[in-house]
Amino acid sequence: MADVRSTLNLLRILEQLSHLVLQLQTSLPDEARSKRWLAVSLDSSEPDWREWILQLEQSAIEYRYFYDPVLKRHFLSVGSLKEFAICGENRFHAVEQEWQRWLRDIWRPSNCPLFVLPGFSFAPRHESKGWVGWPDAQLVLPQLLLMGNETSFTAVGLFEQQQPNFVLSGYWHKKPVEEQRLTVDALLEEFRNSVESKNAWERRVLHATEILKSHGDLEKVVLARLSLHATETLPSTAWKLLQKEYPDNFHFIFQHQGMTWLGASPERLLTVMGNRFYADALAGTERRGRTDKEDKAMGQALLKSRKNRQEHVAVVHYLQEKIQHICHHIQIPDLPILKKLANVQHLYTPVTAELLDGVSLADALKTLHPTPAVAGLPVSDALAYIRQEEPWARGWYAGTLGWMDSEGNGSFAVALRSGLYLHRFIAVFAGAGIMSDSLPEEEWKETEMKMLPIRRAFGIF
Ligand SMILES: C=C(O[C@H]1C=CC=C(C(=O)O)[C@@H]1O)C(=O)O
Repeated sequence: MADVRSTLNLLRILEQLSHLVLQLQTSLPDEARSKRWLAVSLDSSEPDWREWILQLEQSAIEYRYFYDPVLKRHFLSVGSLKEFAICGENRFHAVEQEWQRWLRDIWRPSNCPLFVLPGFSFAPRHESKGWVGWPDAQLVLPQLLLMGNETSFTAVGLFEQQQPNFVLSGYWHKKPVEEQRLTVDALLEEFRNSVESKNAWERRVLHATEILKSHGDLEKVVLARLSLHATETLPSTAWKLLQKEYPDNFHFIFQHQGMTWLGASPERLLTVMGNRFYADALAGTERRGRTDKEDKAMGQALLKSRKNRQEHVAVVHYLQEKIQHICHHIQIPDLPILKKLANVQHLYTPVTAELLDGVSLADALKTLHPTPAVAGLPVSDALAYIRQEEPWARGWYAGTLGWMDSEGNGSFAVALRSGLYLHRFIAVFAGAGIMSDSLPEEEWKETEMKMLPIRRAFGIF
C-alpha cells in the first residue's frame, strides 16, 4: 500500500497548500492583487523522496530533481505553470532574466522560499541538428516545489491568482501523450546512428593526438562517445541504485517531453552563496584498486602521473585565469588531492573565492561553462575541434544543471556520468581528456569505466 500512501502524500500536500492559498486570498494586500501567481509554503517532516519520485515517474506530470551533496539537500520541482526555452550564446543571462521576470509576478509571504532547476546543454547549437526537442537552456516554473533533507522539508505551492485550484491531480494517472513518441523515436534513431565502434573512436583519438602534437594552439581536447542499450529498468530504480553507490555525487533527474535525463555527477561546476564562490577542478582519472593496498598504490600513481597531472594543472590554471575576472580573494591549494568514487578516482582541487560586486550567478555560469574538463584547452579551440570532428551532437551531455533561488544563490553540477532514458532504451555518455601522449586503447577503457555507473544502474553488465 506504499504507493497509495505516497500518492496521497503529494496530493495531500498540494491540497493543504491550495487551502492555504484560498485563505490567503481573503486577506491579500493590495500590491498582491496585480500579480499573476501566488506562492505559499508549509514545513513538514518525514519526506519520502524515493516514493515521490517513483509516483511521479508513473504519472504524466513532468518533474525535475536535483540532489546537492554539499548542502545534503534534495530539490524537487513538479509540474509546470510556465516554461522558458532558449537557444544561443546569451542563454545564461536570458534564463536569469526570465526567472527575475517571473519573480516580479509572484506574490508570496516573506517566509516562503522559491527556487527553480534550470538546465543547459554542453554548448549552444550552431546548426539545428541533434538532440531534437532539447533546447540549449530550459527553465520551468513548477506548480509544486519540495526541498529538504532526509528528515524535514519545505513544500511550496504556486497558483494562478485567477484560478487557484491546483492542476496536477487531473494528470495523476494519465499516460504519456502520443506526440512525444515521435520526438523520442527521432532521438533514438539519431543515437543509433551515433554509436561508434571501438576502432572508429580510437581512430578519432589518434587523429586528435596528431593534431595536439603538431604544436598548434590546441593543448587538450575531450572526446566523448555514447552507447545505446535496451533496458527493462526504470529511471527511478536506476536513480535509487546510483544514490546508494554514489552518495557524495550530484544526482539529477530531468524529465522533458517524455524523456528522462539523469546522472550521478562527481563534478560541481560552481556554487554561489551570497558573495561566496566555490568551484571544483576535476580532471585526471584512474580506476579503483581491487584491494586497499592496490587502491592506494593506484591513487599514488595517479598523483604522480605526468599526463594526468598536466591535464589537471591545465584545468586549475584555466579556472584561476577565468575567475579572476569575476572574483577576488581566490584560494587554490598548490596540489590536487584524490576524489575517490565507487569505480574511479580523480585528481581534484577545490577552489574558493569571493564574487566581485555586481557579478551574478549567470555571469559566473557563462564564465565557467563549459570547462576544460569537458571541452579541452584552450576552450574555444577545443569547442571548434569538437564541433568539426565529433560525429554526433552532445546535447545535454556535459551540460550543466542545478538549482537557483530567488536571492541569486545556486549550485550547478556538470552533467557527467549521465544517460538519457527513452522508452526502454538508455543512451550512456562519457568522454576522456586527450593529451598529445594519450593512448587510444587506454582512453577507450577510461570511457568504459565512466559509463559503468549508469550502465550498472540500468542492469547492463
Ligand atoms: C568527460 C568526463 O569526465 C571529465 C571529468 C573528470 C575526469 C576527466 C578525465 O580524466 O578525462 C574528464 O575530464 C566524463 O565523465 O564523461
